[in-house]
Amino acid sequence: MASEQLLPAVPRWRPSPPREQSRPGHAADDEGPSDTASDVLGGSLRSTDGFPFGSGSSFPPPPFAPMPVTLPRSRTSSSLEISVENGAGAVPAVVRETSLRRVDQGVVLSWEDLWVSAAGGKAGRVPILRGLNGYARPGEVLAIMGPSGCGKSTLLDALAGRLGSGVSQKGDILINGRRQKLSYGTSAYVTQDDVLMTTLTVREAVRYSASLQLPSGMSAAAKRERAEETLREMGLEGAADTRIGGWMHKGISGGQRRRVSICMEILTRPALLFLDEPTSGLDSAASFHVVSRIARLARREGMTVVAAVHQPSTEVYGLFHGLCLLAYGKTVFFGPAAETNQFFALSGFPCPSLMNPSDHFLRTVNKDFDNVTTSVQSIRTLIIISEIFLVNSIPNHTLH
Ligand SMILES: Nc1ncnc2c1ncn2[C@@H]1O[C@H](COP(=O)(O)OP(=O)(O)OP(=O)(O)O)[C@@H](O)[C@H]1O
Repeated sequence: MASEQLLPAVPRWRPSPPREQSRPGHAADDEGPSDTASDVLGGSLRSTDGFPFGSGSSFPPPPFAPMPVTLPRSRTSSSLEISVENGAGAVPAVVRETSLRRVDQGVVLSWEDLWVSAAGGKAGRVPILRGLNGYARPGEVLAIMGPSGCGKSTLLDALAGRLGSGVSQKGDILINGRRQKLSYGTSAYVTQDDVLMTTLTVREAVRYSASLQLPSGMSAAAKRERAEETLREMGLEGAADTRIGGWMHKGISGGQRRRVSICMEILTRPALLFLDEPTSGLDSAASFHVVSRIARLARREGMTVVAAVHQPSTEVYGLFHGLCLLAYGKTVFFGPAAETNQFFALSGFPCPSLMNPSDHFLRTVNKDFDNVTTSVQSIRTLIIISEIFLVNSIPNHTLH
């Protein structure tokens, strides 16, 4: 089908012109390699220590203002069908409705030239993320994927302002195009581990959390109603009166536990939701259930969702709007998830027939598979082609 005509306009990352490679007092080799791919990416260094959710003292938070990007507005009834190609033709079509809310009231999160490094190594610092660019938009789910150790969690933590001590960050992370702190309740982070009270029922746990998290000015009845509404959104009505349980007493399933954890974090209706491995430990059916609920919520609430995901099934992959594919701390692909197949095919790595596309992407960029030399070379090639691909695509939209 002519999915391009139906797709909402997705602004593609347009890299800024390369800036100076280093600043006085900043050794370039402290932060990243000077290999071919890095040169092509124009990895420049700009210190924004303490930013974005840190001190903010040198950048007083301006008022929340939407960025000048073109977004689909107030479409309430239309729906989109997007198919994921796997080389053998289109595989399960995924219905993606547009947001029921005005998505321009949400949060556009963007990052530019983001570097993260940790203490260690000969130079004193080991680079983890190397000059990443990207964005996440309201009403959409952006998946961060890549082989183990490529920096998915680090990127998620950097965007959420949760980097630990000993890890430093440089580059811009912008909220609606500006450097500003997120106010309380604007963002939420669901960790990989479900930390839940095993003796409570699902309803009790969510109500308890609502009474603690929701504003004191909200009536008890309104808080209860919010808890019930959130349980329904996550499809937990059937399990509401089941004890959560633990290793001693069997309770709800793993997928339900994940959804309870997500419930707790979305009670405040955050504009920005970070999810670390929302499907870890779940089978493909449970994974699909969890991610489809999240995608539906994102659409309905105009929420911006960023999720680090390990190895999604074809069906789960089809629920993502955007993909940020990393390897060795660099962006290999950033753009609409539905276009990744085309990108890999154009780059000389077509997805074999009947293969799960995300398996193919990960296999292609994973040095642990096959011949290491070939793989490293293919990643370099992909990074270089990625830059050319992005520069030449949809030049009408930029984030600045
Ligand atoms: N605080 C830290 N200090 C030193 N190295 C770190 C730190 N945090 C992360 N790293 C390193 O950075 C790299 C990326 O880690 P990260 O956890 O972001 O990867 P990941 O893609 O999420 O991996 P996985 O899929 O296995 O969870 C790893 O090599 C890790 O050891």
